[in-house]
Amino acid sequence: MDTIFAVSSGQPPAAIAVLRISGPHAAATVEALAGGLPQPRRATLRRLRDADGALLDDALLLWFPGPATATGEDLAELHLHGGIATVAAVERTLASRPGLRRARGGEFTRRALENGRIDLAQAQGLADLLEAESEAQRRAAIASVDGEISRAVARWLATLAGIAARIEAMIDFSDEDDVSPADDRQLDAAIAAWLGEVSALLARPTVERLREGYRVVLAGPPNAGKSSLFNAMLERDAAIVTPIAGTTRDLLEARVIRHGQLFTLIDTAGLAVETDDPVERIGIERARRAAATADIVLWLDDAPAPADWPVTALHPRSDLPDRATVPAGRIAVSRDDLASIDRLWQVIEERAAALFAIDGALLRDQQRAAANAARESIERDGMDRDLLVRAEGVRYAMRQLAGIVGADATETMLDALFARFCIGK
Ligand SMILES: Nc1nc2c(ncn2[C@@H]2O[C@H](COP(=O)(O)OP(=O)(O)OP(=O)(O)O)[C@@H](O)[C@H]2O)c(=O)[nH]1
Ligand SMILES: [K+]
Ligand SMILES: [Mg+2]
Repeated sequence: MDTIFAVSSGQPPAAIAVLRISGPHAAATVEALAGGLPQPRRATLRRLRDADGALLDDALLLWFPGPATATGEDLAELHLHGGIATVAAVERTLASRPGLRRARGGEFTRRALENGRIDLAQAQGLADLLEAESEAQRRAAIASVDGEISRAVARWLATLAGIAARIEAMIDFSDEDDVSPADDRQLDAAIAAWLGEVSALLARPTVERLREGYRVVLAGPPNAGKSSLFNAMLERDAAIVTPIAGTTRDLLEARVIRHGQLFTLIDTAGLAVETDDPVERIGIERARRAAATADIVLWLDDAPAPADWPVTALHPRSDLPDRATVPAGRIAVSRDDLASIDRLWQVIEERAAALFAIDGALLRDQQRAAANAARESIERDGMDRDLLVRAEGVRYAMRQLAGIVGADATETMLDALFARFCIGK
């Protein structure tokens, strides 16, 4: 195993550069540079010298003997004066020592994972934390790093292991189709409780959803004023507006941050009742799909919207004399009345805050798919009359869950994950 080193603080020049060394040669390296190992976990001032004995720097030294360290290996931290030449000279000295090399991006974290200091869910949380832009993203990521996902998965696995053991016992000690009702009730209760817990986490938005922002789709018939409202909400001329019905053909997306909250606004083709135009038909199909997957559909039609869309009904073009009366339950908007646009934004922002105000960790799409597969397996087979079917359903669910914490993470998957990290992390 190579011993790796890298600057883990920001790149020089800076007041201080923190250089980390991790691996089997860390101790010998510190001894060579500093003339001995300092007391573990105590910041100690030492003179660092190169192989010829020339002074490199006066540095603060931290020595963490493995395995109870961030990487699980012997680990040293040099707090150097952060000048470019100082850091380069120390790096040169380190690189010239046998068994030492510069770390690749994310390699310290990868070693932490390989040495069992963190699991896959925590490593993914760390990557999310580095990329977090909004406060909501940061909170979710730090909860994952703190092990919230890992602990939940461990709990679910333990419950399933208990259920599996009981099913096995029932298979061993009873006729296969002769399960006692008391046994059955106990198992059903355990399974129902398990399903409830898993479903609660599955109901939260995923990390990716949080990154995409709250999806706002503008939908309604042709010429309803969708594109005009889209532009007014974005405060720029993003979409073409004309009096011709069918102006917008494709989906138009724009990202906007309001009060620290991220939104994706989507303008759509008007939902014409009848059209011979094949292009318009495709546009309408896309509009329907966008509306069906929206967090909120701003509905610009006096007629009701399809029932399964998350509709907020508007009363568009409220400045027109024949539209002065606003029907109950509708939000009046006019593209030229900025106050009306502001009121609309307020409603949307409150909804978004309610969806994204999550206290705790979020699953990534991939983790969610695994947890969902586990839930579906338990829902389908967990209460089957055939005990062998039940047992297999539980085993399958356990395999899915184990993947979340990385029991069987592949090299390719880890390479992709650690490519998201910077060098020194
Ligand atoms: N008076 C008034 N006219 C509006 C308002 N919003 C849109 N219009 C007009 O209504 C017509 C249609 O506006 P668009 O924004 O293109 O409507 P649309 O729903 O995007 O239309 P399609 O993309 O063709 O489905 C244009 O002539 C606009 O100028 C409004 O708030 N007040
Ligand atoms: K139009
Ligand atoms: Mg339009």
